This record gives sequence, structure tokens and C-alpha cells, in this order.
Amino acid sequence: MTQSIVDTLSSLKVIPVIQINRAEDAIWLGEILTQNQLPVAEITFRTPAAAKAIKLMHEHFPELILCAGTVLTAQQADIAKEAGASFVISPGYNPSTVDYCLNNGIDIVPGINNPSQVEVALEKGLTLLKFFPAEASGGVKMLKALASPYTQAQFMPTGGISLNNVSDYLAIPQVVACGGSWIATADTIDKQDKETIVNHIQNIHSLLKTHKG
Ligand SMILES: O=C[C@H](O)COP(=O)(O)O
Repeated sequence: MTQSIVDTLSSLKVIPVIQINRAEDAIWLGEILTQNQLPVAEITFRTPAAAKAIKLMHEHFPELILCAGTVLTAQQADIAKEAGASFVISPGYNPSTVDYCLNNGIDIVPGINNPSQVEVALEKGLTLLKFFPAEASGGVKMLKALASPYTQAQFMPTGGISLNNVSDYLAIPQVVACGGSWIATADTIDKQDKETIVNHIQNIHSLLKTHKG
């Protein structure tokens, strides 16, 4: 992972986690994200449209930081990279997928939610980790406890995060950015409900203006 991408994620603070059913929706969605100063998206491999959606978003908005989420296999990691994703994210720590990515120049942010997984990741040289599922794993209290022995680790908490608790996570110094599907849910994307998505982004910006750190 390049420091420049980590710095950009850290300045944006929130990553929309996107499940897309019609790849073409990636175009208007990418436009909304870039026009509303949240130029970042995690497109999840939870639908057959994921790869094409990544490709379309990357082609139309090359300035947008694009990653592939729910990457479970080496093959998906390859497809994501080929489509234009800058890095891939997995829900858990899958040793074979991680090793494949490390050996093939694909940046990966693996999911962890306990100390043993953090240590396995650090041993591989991976310091940016997804804390997932954040709320169900103990939330802010758990992440603070988990982060404290590993000063070199940084985290992207995801799972159960919303406007109500995102500030609490961002207040932890080792948190780079939080992921969340609430910004552009699968349902709002299916309905092409652009107004709701823009409102969510504007609410994030309003909240972050008051966020210290
Ligand atoms: O990896 C992505 C998560 O499933 C998103 O969680 P969320 O829907 O609670 O924001």
C-alpha cells in the first residue's frame, strides 16, 4: 500500500462500502462521490457485477481511490487488480489469499478481529488492517484494547458503523478511515436514489468538520 493512498484515506476518513447489482450504476455513483468530495469506494465482490463496476468507475473517474471488498480468493484479487482496483480488502485473514497478493504485487488489507490475527498480519509486513465486524466484535472498546500493543498497526474499522458512532472510531489515533455501507446502500443504488446518497455524504462532511483528530 503506498503511503499516498493511506494519506488520502486518512484525509477522507470514511469509505463507502458498495454492493452493486447493475455495473452501469457505478458511473452515476462515481460522479456523485467525486462531485461531493468523497472520491473513494470499496466495491464488494458480493455480486457478479463487481468487476465490471470497478472497471467502469476506474475508467470514468481515474482520480477516485478504488478498492475491491469481500475479496475471498486469489482469483478475485487478480480480477480486481485487472479491473483497476488500487488494493483489495478481505473480511478475514485468509493466509492463501494474503500470500498470493504479497507474491503478486497486489496490495491487500486483510480483516482481523483478534490479537493473534494482528500478529500474523504484522509478521507478513501488513500494517493496515480491517477491523471487522467492528461493532459485533466489541466496537470502539475492543479496538482500543486491540490496537494498544501494536503501535505499528493501523486500522480500518468496518461493520455496524454509521453516522452515530463513526466519530468514536475516528478518535482512535490508529484508525485511518472507517468503512460503511450506510452511505450508499444496495437498496438506494438499486433505486438510483441519488438524493439520499448525496445527503449521507453531506452529513458526513458536516460531522467531520467538527471532528478533531
Ligand atoms: O465489509 C463490509 C461490511 O459488511 C459493511 O458493513 P456495514 O453494512 O455494517 O456497514
